[in-house]
Amino acid sequence: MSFLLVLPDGRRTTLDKPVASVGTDSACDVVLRASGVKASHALLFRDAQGWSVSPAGPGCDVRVRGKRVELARLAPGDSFSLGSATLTLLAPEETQVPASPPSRAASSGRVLSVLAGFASRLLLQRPAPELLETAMRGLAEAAGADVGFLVSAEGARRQVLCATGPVPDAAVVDSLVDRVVASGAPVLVPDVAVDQALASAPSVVALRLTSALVIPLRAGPAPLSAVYLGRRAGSPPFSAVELEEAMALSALAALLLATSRELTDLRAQVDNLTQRIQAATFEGLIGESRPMSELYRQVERLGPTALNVLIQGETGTGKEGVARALHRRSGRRGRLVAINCAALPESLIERELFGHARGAFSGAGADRPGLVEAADGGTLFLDEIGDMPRSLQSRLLRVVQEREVTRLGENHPRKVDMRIISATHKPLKSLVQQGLFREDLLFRLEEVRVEVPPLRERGDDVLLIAHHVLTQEGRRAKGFTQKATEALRGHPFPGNVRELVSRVRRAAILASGELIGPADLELGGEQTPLQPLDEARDAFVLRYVREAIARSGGSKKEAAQALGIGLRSLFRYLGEGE
Ligand SMILES: Nc1ncnc2c1ncn2[C@@H]1O[C@H](COP(=O)(O)OP(=O)(O)OP(=O)(O)O)[C@@H](O)[C@H]1O
Repeated sequence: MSFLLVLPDGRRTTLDKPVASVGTDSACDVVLRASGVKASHALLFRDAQGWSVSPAGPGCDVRVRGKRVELARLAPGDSFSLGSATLTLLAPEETQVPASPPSRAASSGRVLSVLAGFASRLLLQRPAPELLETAMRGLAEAAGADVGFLVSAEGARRQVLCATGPVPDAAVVDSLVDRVVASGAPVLVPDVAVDQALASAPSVVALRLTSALVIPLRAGPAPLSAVYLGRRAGSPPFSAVELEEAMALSALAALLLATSRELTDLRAQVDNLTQRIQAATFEGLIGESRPMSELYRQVERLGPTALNVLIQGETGTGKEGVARALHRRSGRRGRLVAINCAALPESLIERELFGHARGAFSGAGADRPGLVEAADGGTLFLDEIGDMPRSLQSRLLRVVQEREVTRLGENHPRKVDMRIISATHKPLKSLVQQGLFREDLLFRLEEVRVEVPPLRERGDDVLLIAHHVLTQEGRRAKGFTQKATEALRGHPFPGNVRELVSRVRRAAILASGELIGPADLELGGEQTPLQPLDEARDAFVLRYVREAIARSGGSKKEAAQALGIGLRSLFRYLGEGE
């Protein structure tokens, strides 16, 4: 059902189109002859919220409740005045159902066909800026405009985003554009010659126009833009129907603009992160947080030494990466030989590590060197050392102490020149107390200790690593939504970097769009349960003390001094006897 407009003489006009022009000119939808009313005086237009009224051009006085307005919402029953005339908007229920005027079907039919043509032109996949240009050309063509451009407005800054031809600066910094940007209402200028003020507008002069349409374009949270369409001498003036069609097409263009902006922002974000990732990468480890920078410095210092290093850190924090970084920084020519003490059955570890002579056991058909010998000239990396069976620890101790290995079935040792790096997420001190780990072996392995911080303590490193993984995946998804970014920042990542890597990889495969959301990462819904305060405090103190030790280059005495506590207290906080 359509709204009604009640005129001063009691006439009622049906508002059956989304835009209606009001003025003395007989081309207007609502013809109103009264003093102070101009040829094309006001525009009434309807959107999802209802009806609004705005002046059609400069000098057109529109008042609502006695106040001059640039754009005002109208509720049913509201009156407004143009010059000396007062008009009232009535809701459908207050009106009798009017018969549809014959022109309506014809008009909406044309809009539909124009829309269909416009949409099919845009359906071809193109890069966003090109798409926008196509949209602008399509709009100008559909509106029969000789000139068309899209101008963005951020504060006082005006920028032409795309145009059907050259657009002089004067056309952009223009009162018509300013009006539309300020009021958010469209401006229809059927004939510039009728209005002297408009005839001298810079855009009209610069583009030699006889008729103009300027339409606001709202694309999501982006600042307002305006579509400017103009006709030159020889073309008929723009009508209210054409304004209506252009507004419908502009709504489509707004969608494109929103997407294009989102993509531009995303591209800038990705470029920025790519540069940051390059700057924040150390020997394959990504991170620019303070604890990671501290770790890099430690690796730089310790790399070239012959000290045995024990790397401690929660599961998935990147201990193996740190071991490789230490090896690369060691300058040793041999390779890094890694052995996962938790993955091999006890019966195999021995022969894998130490090698064997022919006939040493059934199936030993030939002499074979073990991994320790393979590390000659390089680094032996003992991962998950906490899982090394107690029975093998004494043999390993000999290897570490004497730097020599005896193959199974042989009785002469062979010299090996290697550096030993081990890693664990288990508290080796308490394994020693439980009798599960040899203390003398621990002393040998831990000539210096390196702590790898958990991911939750590395601030925005989580975002850098997430972007790096996403880029490597090379899928359609190129970035993260704001909500996903927040979810990544807030998640505690008990599985650390390994958990992050697998969440991002899975999301990259499953995400349907260009941006990954929290649901793709399976983040957002869950809430980590709160820890009791005592536990949280103990965990914090332990981490802090460990960080202090790391920053003191492994010296507990210096760390205790820096923390202003006694050495005894420091051991107590570490949960270790002196
Ligand atoms: N700083 C980092 N930057 C980029 N990727 C990393 C980083 N740290 C770890 N990773 C990646 O995270 C995954 C787990 O790392 P890694 O295996 O080194 O952890 P870990 O601490 O040795 O785990 P575990 O205790 O289970 O042996 C690997 O895919 C690794 O490449």
